[in-house]
Amino acid sequence: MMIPYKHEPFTDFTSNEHADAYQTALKQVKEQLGQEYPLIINGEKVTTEQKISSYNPAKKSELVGVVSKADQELAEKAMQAAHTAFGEWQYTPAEVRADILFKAAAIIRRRKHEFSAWLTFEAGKPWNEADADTAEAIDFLEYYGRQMLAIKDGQPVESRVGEFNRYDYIPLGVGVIISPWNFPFAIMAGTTVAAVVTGNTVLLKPASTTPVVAYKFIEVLEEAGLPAGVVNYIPGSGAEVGDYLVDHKHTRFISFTGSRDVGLRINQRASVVNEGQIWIKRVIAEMGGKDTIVVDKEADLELAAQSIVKSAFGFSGQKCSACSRVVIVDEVYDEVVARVEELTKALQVGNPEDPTNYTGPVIDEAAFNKITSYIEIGKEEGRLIAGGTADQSEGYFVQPTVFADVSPEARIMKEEIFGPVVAISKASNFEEAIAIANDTEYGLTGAVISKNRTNIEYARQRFHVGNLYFNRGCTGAIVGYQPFGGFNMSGTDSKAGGPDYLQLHMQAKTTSETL
Ligand SMILES: NC(=O)c1ccc[n+]([C@@H]2O[C@H](COP(=O)([O-])OP(=O)(O)OC[C@H]3O[C@@H](n4cnc5c(N)ncnc54)[C@H](O)[C@@H]3O)[C@@H](O)[C@H]2O)c1
Ligand SMILES: N[C@@H](CCC=O)C(=O)O
Repeated sequence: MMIPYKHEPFTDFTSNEHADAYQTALKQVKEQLGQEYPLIINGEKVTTEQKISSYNPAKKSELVGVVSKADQELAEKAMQAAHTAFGEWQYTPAEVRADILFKAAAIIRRRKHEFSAWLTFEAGKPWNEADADTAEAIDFLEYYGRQMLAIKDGQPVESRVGEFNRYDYIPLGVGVIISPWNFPFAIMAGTTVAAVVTGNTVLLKPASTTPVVAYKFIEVLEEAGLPAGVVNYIPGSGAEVGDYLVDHKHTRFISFTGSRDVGLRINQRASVVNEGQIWIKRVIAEMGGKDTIVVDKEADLELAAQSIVKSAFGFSGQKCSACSRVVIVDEVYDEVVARVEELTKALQVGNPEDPTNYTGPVIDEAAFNKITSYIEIGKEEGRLIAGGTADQSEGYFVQPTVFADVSPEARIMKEEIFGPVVAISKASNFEEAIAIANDTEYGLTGAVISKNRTNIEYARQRFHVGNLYFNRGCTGAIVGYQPFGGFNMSGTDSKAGGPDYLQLHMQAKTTSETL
């Protein structure tokens, strides 16, 4: 019998045994850096002249890997492969599809630190962040496998005497999976396997900064028994390959995770019916955030400060869920700000291979430039109380930065920075704090630190975000526990890791037989 789903536990790196195992994995992966990886189309390795080079953001000169780069011709080949593979895969029993996910989860679990070490090198993730990313990838495999088994016979419907009615879910067709670099394992793997376990075939276009870990995952799927053509691995330029595939007449759905602007572009292009296309394309788009922690006057203020700092600076604030705005009620404002300043100044920045560094690099030069330009804007808009400096001589390092006394209308309170920068505003009361928190076009995560039950219930109804947390930080949703997705410009609220997610990759079919 299948054991019930439970999330993969995080590794306790205070144990010498686990810390030693991670050091060993780092050493092993370091020896493999700089290798070349092909595209995988219809199970075949395809090497191209054009390449994508993936560098360690903590050590700019360190080549993590060189990956072949798909152009439109190869994207077309991959599309044909996925289209053909769909013919068989859609009828492969759900149990067989789910078993491949369970097998893949087992393989990754056995190689857990190795995968996390790749994330440390390729995405600049500190140990605990890399470990959480790998754990989440395992969770998606285990959870979606079980969800598929739960819905494989559809949903019950009524039948009258003399008829037999059924309501089943069938797959959609070929999907294009476009994933971001910030959860290069969990989101890439989760969005891919949700599509595949439901009977679809896919083209996976990972982010160009983190293609190596995606290749490693494709190897696992192959080892787990996934037939050729079901997942085709085609890293490439978003503008060239991305647009081509989004527009393609055979594309039935697009599962995108990334920025607001790219998500809107995909949504718009997907709405155009191209020649030969016989369906309305479905778009799953999970986009950006401008996420707020609200601190009430009746609150555990130490918990508030700890939650702010962890949510703002974990993985250098490069999470769609990261706390980039804080709103504190007047009476406790000075005390919380002072403690946030103290905690932030104590954070150690540096190469995440060294576990004493809490904050690693940001992903690349473009991110470094964007974040540092927002820091300059912040100096005009608020009172800099911590950080404010950056150094890209060796890697892309930005000091955790806090601006206090920021107007709710300021740009750093409105625009997604996607780096270790947090802006703090003061509110005269709790209702005003929630109104400020809601005054954004995004609606992804939020948290309220309060001991006041009336205020908690007020926020539960009025704080308009897809993931709302009480008395904790606003990052770290767990698959199957806190289904994840946001409102408004944060996307289509698909709720990854939730009970309705798989159905987004399927269509319901009613059959009625007269007996
Ligand atoms: N809501 C969520 O669940 C979630 C999760 C992670 C990240 N994000 C968001 O993602 C962003 C950071 O990730 P990013 O920098 O990789 O985002 P991005 O939008 O720049 O890129 C995401 C993916 O889209 C591809 N792409 C770029 N242009 C394209 C085009 N024209 N057509 C098709 N694909 C194209 C990229 O190559 C990449 O694979 C942030 O805004 C963050 O908030 C959201
Ligand atoms: N699911 C992650 C965020 C994913 C986006 O970057 C969290 O809940 O922190």
